[in-house]
Amino acid sequence: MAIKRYKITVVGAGFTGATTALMLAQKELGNVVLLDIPQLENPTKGKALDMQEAGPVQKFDSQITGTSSYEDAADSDIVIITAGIARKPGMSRDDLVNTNAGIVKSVCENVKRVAPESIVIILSNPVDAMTYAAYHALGFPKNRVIGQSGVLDTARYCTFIAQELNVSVEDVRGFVLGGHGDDMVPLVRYSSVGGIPIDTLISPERIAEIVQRTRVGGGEIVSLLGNGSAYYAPAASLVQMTEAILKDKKRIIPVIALLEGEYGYDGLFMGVPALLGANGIEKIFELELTAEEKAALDKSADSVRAVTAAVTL
Ligand SMILES: NC(=O)C1=CN([C@@H]2O[C@H](COP(=O)(O)OP(=O)(O)OC[C@H]3O[C@@H](n4cnc5c(N)ncnc54)[C@H](O)[C@@H]3O)[C@@H](O)[C@H]2O)C=CC1
Ligand SMILES: O=C([O-])CC(=O)C(=O)O
Repeated sequence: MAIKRYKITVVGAGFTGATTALMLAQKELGNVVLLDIPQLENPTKGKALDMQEAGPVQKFDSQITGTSSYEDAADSDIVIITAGIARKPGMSRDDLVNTNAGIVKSVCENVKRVAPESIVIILSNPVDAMTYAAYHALGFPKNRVIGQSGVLDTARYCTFIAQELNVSVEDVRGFVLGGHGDDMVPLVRYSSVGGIPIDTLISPERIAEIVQRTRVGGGEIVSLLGNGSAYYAPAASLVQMTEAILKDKKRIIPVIALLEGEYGYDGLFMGVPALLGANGIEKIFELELTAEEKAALDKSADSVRAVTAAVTL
């Protein structure tokens, strides 16, 4: 019986890509290929070797390869795309659309060639529109093209709730729907702590502040860092999605998916709760929304539609 390790390629060996590669290896989810542009081949090899040398200390046997050659990514099971530029203070994610669409499309043409059966997870921003660009460049079925936003946005939201109540993050449950922008929709009605609805524990004013802080959570980190954007929590989010797929865990987590009528949107890539398993997105869940929640989601969808329209296929 031939048992093989999974192969996970991370395209873009910058802050999020390198952090993701290390976290994947630490969890021994598979062998990792870290890929960046030819001009950065040596630094990419250097990062991979440095991580590999953490293996004896941290006790992982995943192999980490640094490269600029897509041949090394051949037959990857999962490809994670973090390639592209990050925003700086004063910029919105949407300002990155033209540059990153070009990068994501060229990456996807290579991925399609060397790893046609892979499941692809996109991080590059503006991520809803980049997932759309990737879907068209790849030509893969919709279940195998997934964007990351909701795990991160929900993680921020849950962090703030746990801090507010001084309780374990493990007991906080929540959902953030919609686009990965400042009008994303944290769903207070579906949020709880140890099963207790948060609106019975936190005042409406404080909940409103937590919701707003979540919406601009990426910007808060951008302002603090001064020269780039968040990468630890984004990397952790990518790893959770990868683990759900490779272990066929059937987790229900918010991801960016192609909507074909769900929530009343057609042809739009946006964050919704989905079941993630061995086939990627195996199901999309349509939650009952109040008129107010639906109006907030419509607003977010309008923003996603506008930035997606700026992508030339
Ligand atoms: N969706 C989300 O929740 C999040 C999205 N992001 C986005 O992820 C992207 C990456 O962020 P960071 O890692 O912080 O940026 P970074 O600048 O540290 O790394 C990006 C890397 O991509 C590489 N790259 C550029 N063009 C490439 C190509 N054609 N092929 C391969 N590699 C290429 C660069 O050389 C660089 O090493 C940004 O667009 C950022 O906005 C970041 C955090 C969260
Ligand atoms: O804010 C950014 O530009 C990066 C990102 O998407 C996030 O951290 O949510």
